Amino acid sequence: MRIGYGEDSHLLAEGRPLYLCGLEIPSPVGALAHSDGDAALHALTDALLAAYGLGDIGLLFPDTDPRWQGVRSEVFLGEALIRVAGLGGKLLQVSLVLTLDRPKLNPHREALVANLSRLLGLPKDRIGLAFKTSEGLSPSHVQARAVVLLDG
Ligand SMILES: Nc1ccn([C@@H]2O[C@H](COP(=O)(O)O)[C@@H](O)[C@H]2O)c(=O)n1
Ligand SMILES: C[C@@]1(CO)OP(=O)(O)OP(=O)(O)OC[C@H]1O
Repeated sequence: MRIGYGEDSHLLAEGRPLYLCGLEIPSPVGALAHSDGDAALHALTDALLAAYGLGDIGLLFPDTDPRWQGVRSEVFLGEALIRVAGLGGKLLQVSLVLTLDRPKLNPHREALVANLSRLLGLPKDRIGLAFKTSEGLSPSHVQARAVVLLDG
């Protein structure tokens, strides 16, 4: 068995889309980033890479590389899943916490879990997803923290 932990945060700004778990969420603000800024998928990518000592998302996909400009972050997650599977890893479970003060994410929970299930190839009951406000600690940011459990 292997575990991995990953996290990510992005400053939120008007005029940017808010992508989380591979879906665009209606929001007055979105993540400032080189890619689509999906902090949830970035945290999951880093957790997968960490489980096998493969470095981190910035090492594999530098934010100075024009190829990743505006890229949807399921590209990064998909590559991490391929690399982990190539080393014999089988993803068993994920747990994800998304922290942001607005918008409320509970209305999108079912869609977010369904898309994670599709992207990760996991049953929905193996996907833990929690939403938190920052209680004023980081009202201008979106944060994501992820743990993954793998066999192999
Ligand atoms: N962006 C968010 C943040 C939170 N929620 C829901 O609100 C509950 C209370 O959040 P606290 O940070 O005050 O504990 C939380 O359990 C979520 O269900 C949300 O939907 N969207
Ligand atoms: C995703 C990458 C690459 O576009 O950049 P960002 O979208 O800015 O996101 P971040 O988590 O700050 O850095 C990781 C980089 O690999």
